[in-house]
Amino acid sequence: MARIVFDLDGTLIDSAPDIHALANRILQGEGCAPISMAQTRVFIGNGAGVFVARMRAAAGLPETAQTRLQEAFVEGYRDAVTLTEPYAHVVEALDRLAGQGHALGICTNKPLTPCKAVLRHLGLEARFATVWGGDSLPARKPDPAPLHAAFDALGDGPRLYVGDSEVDAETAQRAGVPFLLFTQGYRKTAVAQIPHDVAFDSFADLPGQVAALLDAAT
Ligand SMILES: O=C(O)COP(=O)(O)O
Ligand SMILES: [Mg+2]
Repeated sequence: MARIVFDLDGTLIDSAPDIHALANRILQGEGCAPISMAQTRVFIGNGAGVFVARMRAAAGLPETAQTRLQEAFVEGYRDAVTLTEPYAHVVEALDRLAGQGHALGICTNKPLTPCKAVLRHLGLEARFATVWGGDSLPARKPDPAPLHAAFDALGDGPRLYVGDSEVDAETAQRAGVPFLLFTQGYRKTAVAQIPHDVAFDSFADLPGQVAALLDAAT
């Protein structure tokens, strides 16, 4: 039985439509042109503050607006759940892995409040024994501290990290943990350029990939 920790945005859930809508509501209030869905996906992954900084720069707003924009973003973020869905086969994969006795957790750069809000909205909260957000500790991914904390909270057993981005790959490397890359999320570079132990296109394949990786390690 292993400890399996998941990233959230772009890995378990496609949250870009909600983040896109929230960003453009804020930008509209500023009298700015909207950002595209493609830009939104690129801006996600380093936490809310970095997302807002990238959004602000794209809109041509000054750095002095950062705090005000970030407050508006954080304020709206916990309700940004209605357009978000789990990727196909995520729920079955989680059920299957939990049924096999694996301990499941989350390590995301999304702040903890909107992270828990979207998990609750999707009925997924109870599936994870531990959840670490971008503001749970002073350091966030790619610092390995929150990933270590997530594994520590799950007890013993081999460790696996599942994510979609360059940030997740670096976090796994720095933590010394095998990395499973979901290829359909918000990565910015080619799969071959992102260090990974396994790459998978569909969560229908994840339980099999986990079993193979654990078998190979024993
Ligand atoms: O950048 C964010 O806020 C969240 O991104 P993550 O869930 O992929 O870590
Ligand atoms: Mg992600």
